[in-house]
Amino acid sequence: QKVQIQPTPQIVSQPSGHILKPEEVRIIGANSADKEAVKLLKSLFSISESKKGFPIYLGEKSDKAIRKYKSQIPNKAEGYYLSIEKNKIVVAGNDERGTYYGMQTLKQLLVDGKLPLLNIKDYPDITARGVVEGFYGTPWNYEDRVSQLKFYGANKLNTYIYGPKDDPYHRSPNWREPYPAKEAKAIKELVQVANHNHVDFVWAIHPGMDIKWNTADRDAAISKFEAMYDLGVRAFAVFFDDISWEDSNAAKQADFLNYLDDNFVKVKKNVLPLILCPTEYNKSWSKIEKGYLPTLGEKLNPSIHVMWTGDRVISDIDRQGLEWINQHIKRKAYIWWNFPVSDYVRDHLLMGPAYGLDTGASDLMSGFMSNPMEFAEASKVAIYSVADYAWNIKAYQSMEAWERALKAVMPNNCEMFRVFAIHNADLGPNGHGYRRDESWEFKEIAEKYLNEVKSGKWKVETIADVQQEFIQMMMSAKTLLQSTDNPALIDEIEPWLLQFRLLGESGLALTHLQVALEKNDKAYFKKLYSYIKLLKEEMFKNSNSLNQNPYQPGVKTGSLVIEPLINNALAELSKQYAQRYNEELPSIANYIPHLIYTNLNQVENLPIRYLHKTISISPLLEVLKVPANGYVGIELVPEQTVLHSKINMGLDEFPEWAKIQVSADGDNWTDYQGKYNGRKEWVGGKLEGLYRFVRMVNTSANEQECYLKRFEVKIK
Ligand SMILES: CC(=O)N[C@H]1CNC[C@@H](O)[C@@H](O)[C@@H]1O
Ligand SMILES: [Ca+2]
Repeated sequence: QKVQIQPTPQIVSQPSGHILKPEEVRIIGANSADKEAVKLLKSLFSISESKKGFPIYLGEKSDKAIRKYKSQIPNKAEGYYLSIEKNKIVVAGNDERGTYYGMQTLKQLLVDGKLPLLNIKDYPDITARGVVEGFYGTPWNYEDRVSQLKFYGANKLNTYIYGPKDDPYHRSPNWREPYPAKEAKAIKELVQVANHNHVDFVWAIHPGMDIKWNTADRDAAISKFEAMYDLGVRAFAVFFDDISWEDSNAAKQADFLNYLDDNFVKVKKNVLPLILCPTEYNKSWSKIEKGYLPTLGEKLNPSIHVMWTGDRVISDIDRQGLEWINQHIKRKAYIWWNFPVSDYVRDHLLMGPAYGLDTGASDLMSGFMSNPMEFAEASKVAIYSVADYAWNIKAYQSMEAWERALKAVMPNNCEMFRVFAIHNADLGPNGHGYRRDESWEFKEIAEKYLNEVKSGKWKVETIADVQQEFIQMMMSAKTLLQSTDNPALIDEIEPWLLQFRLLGESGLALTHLQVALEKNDKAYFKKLYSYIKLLKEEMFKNSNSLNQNPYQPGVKTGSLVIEPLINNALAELSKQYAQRYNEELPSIANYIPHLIYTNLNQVENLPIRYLHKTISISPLLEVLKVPANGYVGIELVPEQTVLHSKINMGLDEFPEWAKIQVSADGDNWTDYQGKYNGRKEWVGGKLEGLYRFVRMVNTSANEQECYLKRFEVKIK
């Protein structure tokens, strides 16, 4: 039988039987082996003081105890040789971390008091593997981070980069200031937890919003690094992402990094190589002829890593893209993979497989970090898969890893968790145009069902299939809401579980509309219809009371297949009702007629929200580049009376290159008079007459930049 080890090892022999877990073991090499490995071993077996215990040889290739097995150990960083034999076990690391990982594997193989007889030669493909806590939104809390670090140790991830955008001591305004005592203590403890799990704790600084290229700020960075060093931090990063392009001077950034490298990292000796996140961190933003990336490639000290998100901000990672970037930065890219981060689609959870990763790219990356969701436990599904990919790239199978990830995160309810995860994977329309598959096992039934509803010739077995999916959604939500094997996870996803249950329930009620038509029972149809209306009202209430963030508030679930199926079938069945009984029912399928109005491809996919007569554009986190005559706004369908508008471009005063304009026909534009409200927001009042378009346009002759933090129009 094949043993299952996470991450998938490089070389495993076929098991030849098994042994029972030894009653008592004797550790040979306990005094010279990696401390954490010894601790882990002692947690798994009872140790006999006398000579008679079952021998376990533990240590690194330089240790005497392991000398006999040295030639078996892969000559690779963090590699190990593990052999489980009838009369001994050998756990031999190429280095301390390798021994620790060998023990993690041994722990996984000890199942039901038995151990398979086999040997393994294993090592990671990518040197740095882990997570960059680099999202906008509520930073993870202390407990989240402790749980993450333990999870990384168990999954052979060796790097955690601390860089939460909304930590004021990481970014603005306090990157120069030391942490207050409480936060400093927490970081000090987290570094210790990281060390116990063989995870490198990398502290990132994000000075780009207001750095000055002078000695004061250069030394401010050094003294902040010194303060973090005193807390135990031995690895550092500098992020220059999402800043205005004026400060994205590659030569200045390179000088700044080299200065930190020469005057801090190299001086300290026991500090890992610096990591830079460049301003031009994806291919779609780079203009090689302008020289930003080549300058970094030329000037940056060779030991400094350069992060990269791929061909776009949110992007698949493939060989071709990696070869492209590596040639310009003259080193192997250190990947910042923006998945499962959801800070640009905060009403969605990304619980699906981690795919779009090239299994032929193991020689082209120096690091692979996942940028996760603000929901730490929920992110573990994707992080588990990333651990499998980064350790053994050629063997990676995203779907298979996903199945194991679900079990790892929800061991006692993984089938119910799978029902939830498979229907909560896509992001919905978003500014990055990045989508994920969802409900892929139900799509065919959904299609068949809708066609039968439309034709009016439905089959019982199709209805049964659909009812089974809907009732499983309800079972999944209820079971998970009452589960106890991962309360932190349930806490995070509760809003989506509540919504998921209601969606399943509305689907089930929908199928009974067909029963009502079959029985020609008009009254029953109407009762069901108003019941579905009640369910939708409760979902609407959830979406306007739960997960209320300023970007994409609300709770979306099953948005790719399930929700549209229910809305389309509902519209169809109420049409059939109207035809049969010559009576229109009020429409309850929720959709938004208003549209985004822009000629900028960076924002053409941004979704529009409509709530309480306010139409708004889903905000963009990154810098928006607006060429001459570029515009972004809202198209009101049909034209409306505008009561007031609010636009936040993230600038201290209203830029002279911009104009806010309205139009009824898209050709004739009139200026929309407004003023700044002192919170970087332009506000405009009530307009006489009906308008279809409200836009911000760059009336200057040059490309400009701003942010798109808010763009909303309130109508009558
Ligand atoms: C390098 C990078 O992606 N930076 C930003 C901007 N791009 C993606 C966003 O969703 C953020 O999470 C992220 O921190
Ligand atoms: Ca040793």
